[in-house]
Amino acid sequence: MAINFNRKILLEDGQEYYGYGFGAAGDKVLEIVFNTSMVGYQEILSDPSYTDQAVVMTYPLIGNYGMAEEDYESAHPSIGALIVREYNDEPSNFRSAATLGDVMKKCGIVGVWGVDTRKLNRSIRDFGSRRALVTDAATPREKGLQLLKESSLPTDAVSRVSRKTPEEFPAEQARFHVAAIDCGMKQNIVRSLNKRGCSVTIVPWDTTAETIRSLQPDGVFISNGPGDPTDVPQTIETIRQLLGTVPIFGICLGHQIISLAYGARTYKLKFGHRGGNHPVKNLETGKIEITSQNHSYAVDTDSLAHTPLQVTHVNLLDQTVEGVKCEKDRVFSVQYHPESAPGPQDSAYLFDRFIHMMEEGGTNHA
Ligand SMILES: NC(=O)CC[C@H](N)C(=O)O
Repeated sequence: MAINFNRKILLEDGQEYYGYGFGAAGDKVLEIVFNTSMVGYQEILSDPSYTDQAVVMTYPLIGNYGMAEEDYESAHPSIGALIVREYNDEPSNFRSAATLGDVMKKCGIVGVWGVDTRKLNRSIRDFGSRRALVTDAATPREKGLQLLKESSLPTDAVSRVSRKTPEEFPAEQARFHVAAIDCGMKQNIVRSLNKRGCSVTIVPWDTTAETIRSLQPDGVFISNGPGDPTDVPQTIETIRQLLGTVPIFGICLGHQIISLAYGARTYKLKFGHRGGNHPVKNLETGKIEITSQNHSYAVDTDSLAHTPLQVTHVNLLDQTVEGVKCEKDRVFSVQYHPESAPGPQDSAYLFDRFIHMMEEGGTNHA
């Protein structure tokens, strides 16, 4: 250990990675994952899906363009920690209103820089995502390992990041009304819907189907969010009750919840997909989309055989399911992020598909 390192990351298998603290101080037990995006650290920091995760950026220079007021994906960034090679505390960008480190301090997010992120990321790739303790360099290894052994990752992340009361986002020239279930919803999804003439009523993750029906939406959206999709049985049940009564579109956690509602299964990937260049094949058009991704879990292909869902998209790197649909019920969802933020915008057409479904009109109220 070099003498002047003041922080470290201790993995549950005993590996230690040293660096310097930035952002907030304190000890945290988190799940360690990596993200290969070359830009977009502000959107990543403020994406609620990263709650309880320590994200290691593979790109080596982070912080250089600061933080812009318009670029937050949530009002209260809740990522567990950010681990980077080089942190730049002197951003150069006319849009920047604060440094990354200052925002992290304000939001209680710990950071470690100066870390050998190439070695750490290879370890995550080779041995999978693991639990990790972010702590002071001086914390004895045995004590840290004991702490890791005794603590488990929380299962209530969705309830912590979801809004507690409904919130309205009216569109300028509204043509449709969408009820969006907030499991940790990214703001660019709201922007993408507003831009297409959808007024959005965001409702908490545990809102009942009955309450959603009483809003008389033209369509229901179910958002991205943190954790294991099987941790939110109430939301799965809500969606199950809505199936076939109204057009439904889901993204990421929302896609997993829709699949579970139809009786499919989900499982955890070794190290997940997080980055801005994941190739996905649209099986309906044969086209390849370069997509933005951030997930640990995936829908089990075989389990779909017993459901009315059809696979619409696959990941070209590992053939995992990236999209499903049930035409008869007017339900579809994708595992990746058509709202991007950060990432390529090849998949924005999916929002148009949702609009089209609502245009066709009529809710098949049971
Ligand atoms: N971005 C998301 O919605 C992530 C979904 C889920 N928490 C997963 O990791 O698979």
